[in-house]
Amino acid sequence: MNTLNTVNKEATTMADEPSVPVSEERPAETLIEEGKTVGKPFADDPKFKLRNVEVRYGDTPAIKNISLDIARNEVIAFIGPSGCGKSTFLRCLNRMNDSIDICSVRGELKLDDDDIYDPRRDVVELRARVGMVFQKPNPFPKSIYENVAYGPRIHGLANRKSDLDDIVENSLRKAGLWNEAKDRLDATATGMSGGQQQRLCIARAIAVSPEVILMDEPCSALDPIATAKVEELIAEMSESYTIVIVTHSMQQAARVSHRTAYFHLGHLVEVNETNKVFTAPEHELTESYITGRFG
Ligand SMILES: Nc1ncnc2c1ncn2[C@@H]1O[C@H](COP(=O)(O)OP(=O)(O)OP(=O)(O)O)[C@@H](O)[C@H]1O
Repeated sequence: MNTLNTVNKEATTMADEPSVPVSEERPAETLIEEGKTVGKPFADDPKFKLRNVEVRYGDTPAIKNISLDIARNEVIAFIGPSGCGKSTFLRCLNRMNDSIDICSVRGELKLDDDDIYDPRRDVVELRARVGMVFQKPNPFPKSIYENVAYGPRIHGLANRKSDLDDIVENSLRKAGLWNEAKDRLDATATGMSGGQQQRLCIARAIAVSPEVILMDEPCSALDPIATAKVEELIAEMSESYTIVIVTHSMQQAARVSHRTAYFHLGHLVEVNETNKVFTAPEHELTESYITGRFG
């Protein structure tokens, strides 16, 4: 994985070099070939197999013919300019878009060999397998214990109180929150700091034994210290889970991810090893974005 310094150094070097600007004469659209992603969008043993995915809000396309594999136990970062479709695509992975009436999703979307959009699929069970952490920490207005215990209870994961206690403790430990929370498990979660609340939300996701954790800008509301803790956690969690993270911070993508996917105007332009994306991007648009020419 990259370091912050490497990214800054490379970005500075590349910005200084003459290169074809993405300008009015060369609008970004003309540099994109629909359905074509440069780099390495596919994997040998994918956790997610996503083919020809299209998403519309009403008649307006937001995701245009994207195909991508997400490998088992990889951390993949989605980056790109505001409005390019990162969150929309992320939300397809556990059908969070279902709650938006005007949103329609087409294409083949598979988790292992299961069709995510099979109308017979139990969406609650899907979201236990594919958990989500949002931009703004959103604990329930209940105790710390109840926030973590809620999911395992409704999914029937614990028969006895002692089993539930164990799940709560293990989840808080994995989220790096046990030491701060163990003496105040009955205290209300909303009294915690923003960073603690976000780690509690991660503990809540972990508590139902997910296979995948989706993170939509999980650090954007956090200070640098709380951000560093969540990033450390992502590195630890990647041993057990597949993680997909949307981030506006290229430094964060470089620090936490194995592969980076660059989105532009609803297209998936490039996917490559993170180090390659930030030091030797293959596509002109990726280069323009990481060197700060737009975004
Ligand atoms: N609920 C919605 N209804 C209608 N259009 C939407 C909705 N959500 C997103 N869009 C549109 O879909 C496109 C992609 O939005 P999306 O939020 O997925 O992009 P993004 O890359 O995650 O943006 P950002 O980085 O600003 O969060 C945008 O044009 C946006 O306006």
